[in-house]
Amino acid sequence: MFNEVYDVIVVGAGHAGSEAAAAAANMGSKTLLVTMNLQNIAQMSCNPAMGGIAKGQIVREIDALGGYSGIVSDTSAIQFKMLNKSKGPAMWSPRVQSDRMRFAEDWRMLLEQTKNLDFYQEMVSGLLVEGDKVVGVKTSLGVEVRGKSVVLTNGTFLNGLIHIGDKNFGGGRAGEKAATGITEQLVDLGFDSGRMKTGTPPRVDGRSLDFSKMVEQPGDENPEKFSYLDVTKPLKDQRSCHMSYTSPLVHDLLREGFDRSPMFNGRIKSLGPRYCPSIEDKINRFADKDRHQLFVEPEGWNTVEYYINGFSTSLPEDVQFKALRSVAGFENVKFFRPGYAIEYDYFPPTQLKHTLETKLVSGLYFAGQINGTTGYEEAASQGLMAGINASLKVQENEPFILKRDEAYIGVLIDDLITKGTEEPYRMFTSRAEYRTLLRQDNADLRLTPKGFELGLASEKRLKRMEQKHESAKEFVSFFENTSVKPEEINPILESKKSSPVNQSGKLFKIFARPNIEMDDVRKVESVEAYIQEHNLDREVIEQTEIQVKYSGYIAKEKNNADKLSRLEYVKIPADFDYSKIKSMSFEAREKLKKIQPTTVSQASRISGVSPNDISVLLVYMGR
Ligand SMILES: Cc1cc2nc3c(=O)[nH]c(=O)nc-3n(C[C@H](O)[C@H](O)[C@H](O)COP(=O)(O)OP(=O)(O)OC[C@H]3O[C@@H](n4cnc5c(N)ncnc54)[C@H](O)[C@@H]3O)c2cc1C
Repeated sequence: MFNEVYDVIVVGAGHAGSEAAAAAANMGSKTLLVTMNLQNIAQMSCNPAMGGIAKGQIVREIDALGGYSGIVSDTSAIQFKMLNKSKGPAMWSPRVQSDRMRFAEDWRMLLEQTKNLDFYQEMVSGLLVEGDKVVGVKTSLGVEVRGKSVVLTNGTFLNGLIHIGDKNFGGGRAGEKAATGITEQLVDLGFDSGRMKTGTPPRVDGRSLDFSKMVEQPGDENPEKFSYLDVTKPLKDQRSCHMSYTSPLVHDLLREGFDRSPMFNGRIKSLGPRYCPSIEDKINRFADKDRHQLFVEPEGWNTVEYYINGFSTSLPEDVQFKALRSVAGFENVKFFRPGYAIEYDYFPPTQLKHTLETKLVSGLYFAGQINGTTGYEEAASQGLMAGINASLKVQENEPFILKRDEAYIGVLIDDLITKGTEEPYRMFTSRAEYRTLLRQDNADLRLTPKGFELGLASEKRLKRMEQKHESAKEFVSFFENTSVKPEEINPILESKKSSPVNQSGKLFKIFARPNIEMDDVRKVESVEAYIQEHNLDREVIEQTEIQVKYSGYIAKEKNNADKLSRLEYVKIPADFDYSKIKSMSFEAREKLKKIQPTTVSQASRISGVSPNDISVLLVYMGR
């Protein structure tokens, strides 16, 4: 049936698989996307939203490199918010509420328009492996497809087990069957596997809710968008979310089901995401809190279905129902479906190289939840990187690796493969030591040239980025070179309670003051005239503001990154024998042998490897 040998076979069309397939195909590799159900491409298994803190930066990075997640997030958005706007720009994080059905549909349309990409609906039940090399996949119907590389993106489907109260049954997601066969074969091949769990809240009928008892949460007054490309314009209309709270009564009703909770009666043994706990976990762990926030999120433009963010649970459905009916606005709630938890297999990611290729089997890549991560954005970015690297390997090109000071994606992959993870890993801004450099506003500057070189980002995308940054640079030099007189600036400074000046001075210095913003300096005639004359758009104005106000921090962080990256160039040979270095601690030797870092810098980030071990290693390597 399949006569050809594919360059890249992607297994699973979730967020990771969809990006992997798009990247490989767009880089010219003959690609096949095999997935269990073609109706569920890029299905949002949990919340109908993309982005958020640190995750929004990742979506922008994917977009800057030429991936599709940013575009689809825009075309399917029903609300946009820039989170953390009151903090410094390193913390600003875009987030959209999504139309769940449109998100999946738009993804599928984009993939169908992608050249070099074939589709096949079936469950992959095993890999074809010859020696230490993957050569294809086989499906549960016995179809064999040959491929030069395979990217596994099985998400929560590997031996997935769904729990609701004291019931449990096999499944990869509500209404979809689990995938079997792959874990067992990989373990036979020598891989370590583990179990993790995650959960989701009930979905309810909006017609049964009383929104007048809740607090409205509208989108931004001036919404932005994710993609740097002008595929869509920012939203004109938006749908609001609403907020309500649990209460001591709700908590008591939930506690009534604790004896039937798989979380508490030992049936669920694996670890879930610590930062996204279930409601039963929250009332158990934070027993002194008498209420928890619930966000009532619409699932799309035209549907009456709502997602109850903050009420993730695997308690019995009757307990979920009774407790939710005691929440203000939910007195008459009707369920579309109850919440549930799912346990699934994952593979500790220390078994991977920076390219996401496995160390054990050549040509085999893992991306997404299979690597112990959680979240669409984390999955999509790994998919993109695995698709790129699978393609590069087949084309016999150098691998593509992003460093920690270049992208959140670089931090994510380096954390996974160097430190591993024992609980579902999600991205936070605090994981990035260079977060002032890795902002959502400059992802294009950081990554689009790389995306263009890879053949992923179009020339149009590159030109747009160059123009934006050139305009911002010129506007910054305008501030550096233009003076303002006391009589013009002092009334503005006084209105902001900033000390007045006695003599004319450069605008840059005044703009750099902590409480002076672009809106203030725009009151200076020459500034507004410059903006009008050069027809500057919001992106350029924002970029200029960040560069002026944070120039000191940015320069300092860049300097630190440059200093530390010197160790990044000290390569460790693949066959390096750590057992010879007796003066290194036993734990460090064992960890280094297992993880096989490629540089001294990576070795220094492995937990259990001390600065002293690194000094010994450097001495041993003649440095
Ligand atoms: C119940 C639940 C709750 C969740 N809660 C959260 C949360 O609170 N916060 C959060 O950030 N994330 C949550 N997630 C996780 C989020 O959905 C995932 O992180 C994200 O979807 C992972 O993307 P992925 O591409 O790795 O896998 P998935 O989106 O799971 O996609 C996997 C794809 O692979 C296909 N597939 C699997 N095995 C095979 C096979 N053998 N052959 C062919 N096709 C196959 C599947 O059909 C599916 O299309 C939750 C997921 C679930 C199911």
